[in-house]
Amino acid sequence: MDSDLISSHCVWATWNVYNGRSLSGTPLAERDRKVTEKMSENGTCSRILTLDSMNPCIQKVEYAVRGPIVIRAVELEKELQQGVKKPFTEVIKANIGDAHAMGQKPITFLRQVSAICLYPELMNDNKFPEDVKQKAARILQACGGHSIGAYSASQGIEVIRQDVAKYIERRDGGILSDPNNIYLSTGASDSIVTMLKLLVSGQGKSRTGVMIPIPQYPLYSAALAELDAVQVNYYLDEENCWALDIDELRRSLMEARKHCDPKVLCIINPGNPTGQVQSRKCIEDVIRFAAEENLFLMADEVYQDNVYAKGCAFHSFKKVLFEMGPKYSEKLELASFHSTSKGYMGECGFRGGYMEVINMDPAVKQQLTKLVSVRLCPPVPGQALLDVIVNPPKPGEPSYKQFISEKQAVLSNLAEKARLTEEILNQSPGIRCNPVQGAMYSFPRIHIPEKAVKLAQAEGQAPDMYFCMKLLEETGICVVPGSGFGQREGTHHFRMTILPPTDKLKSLLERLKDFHQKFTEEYS
Ligand SMILES: Cc1ncc(COP(=O)(O)O)c(C=O)c1O
Repeated sequence: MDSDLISSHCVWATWNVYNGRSLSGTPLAERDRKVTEKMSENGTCSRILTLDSMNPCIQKVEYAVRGPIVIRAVELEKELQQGVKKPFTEVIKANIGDAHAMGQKPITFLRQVSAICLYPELMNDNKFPEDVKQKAARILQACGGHSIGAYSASQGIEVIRQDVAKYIERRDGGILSDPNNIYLSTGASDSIVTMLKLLVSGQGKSRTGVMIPIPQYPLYSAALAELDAVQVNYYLDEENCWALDIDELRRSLMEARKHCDPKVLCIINPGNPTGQVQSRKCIEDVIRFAAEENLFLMADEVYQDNVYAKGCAFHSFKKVLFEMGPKYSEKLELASFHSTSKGYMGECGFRGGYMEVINMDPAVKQQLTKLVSVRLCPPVPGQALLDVIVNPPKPGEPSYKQFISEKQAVLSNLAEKARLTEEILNQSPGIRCNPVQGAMYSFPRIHIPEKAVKLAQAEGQAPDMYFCMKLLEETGICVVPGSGFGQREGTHHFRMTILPPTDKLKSLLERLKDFHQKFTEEYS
């Protein structure tokens, strides 16, 4: 078994233990458990849906970001509420990139327009500035004059797709964007899975291989497991700030061609969980590689507004592709993804996003449109919010100053927290953290003593799961084990968000450092 399989098996084993716990306890859950026991005792298990009969691909799906650690964190919160004594007074969930859950205030303009869209009576309220009302009126008009409680076109509201296209053109220095190539979505997750569904086919050696970075955002591994596609790992270079290395891409592709048909290359830029921002040169190399090797490129660019490090800038794959000239721009097939969940807005709960497809065969585009139509449409409030994000107040408009100052405040605070995270974690001899150049996470490498590694393995757990679980039980800090994202064999990491308020983040990092030192001493 290779190391990824071992660690994923360990995560799965831990998941069963903790999920089993959370599924018991309520009277109805107890009743269901007893019915199952009775059926098994009689040897007459007549259930149609059982672990043996269910879709085996679903059983392979894992999603560490909301896995066993988080289940235990929720239990601990309940225990604290019930007055159970713990060595901490609060559970801090630094496991997921959910800015509002970590206390970030919504951007006023976004919520004002959304509020009127949801409750048009507010149009008569003097507290709302004129530009807010105009924007809301335009969105309501775009919904055919109906309420945003009505279904929309499956590809998304046309006016909003036009606004998205104009946003992309502004972002990419005027390179044209066609609203017909834009698909609005229920967050980026939705369009990423939709795209993978279109791409995956074949059996045996011709099964589709999808190249994903390791460490990766586990949506990818989960979707590939569900679709029964082959996950083809390429490793990011930890020694070089998690950079993407073309030789490693080539190695991974050549290996994969021995047992499957690799035809998709997924890139996450800026990176989750690794926080790197790709250089323009690297993006050009990736485009050249994908074009030469006939790979469909999926560019996950949900963190395009989250770039903090000096000397780093976000370059969209679309822009670089078109600037490389027709040899590439008329050949390479590309889908790029964006979301309302990240950036300065952090509006994850609205479930908004879009995908832009480039050079897609028109016949396949019809299939794509058909596929999204089966799910009717993405949430219309999420589409409305996306419209405000891609079409924000302009200089001179009543809301402009407040909008810009709120946006900049969020981004500069994130930049400060990115810097602090790297600085504080690197003070510990057993922790090594690359610069958080972008996105919302650090993915530090941790030293775990051999004794702890052996104990973890004896309990069927990945060593970093063992570490993170102990960290949670003793400090209330909830982070995600590196094994849930994939990592090189023999290395251990965790992922934490940089999102908690600055003071809380500082104290969390200090406690984490102290805990690691204590853990190392205890097991050395
Ligand atoms: C790299 C990456 N892609 C996609 C997503 C999914 O975002 P959404 O909330 O838009 O579905 C996330 C969420 O954390 C992410 O980190």
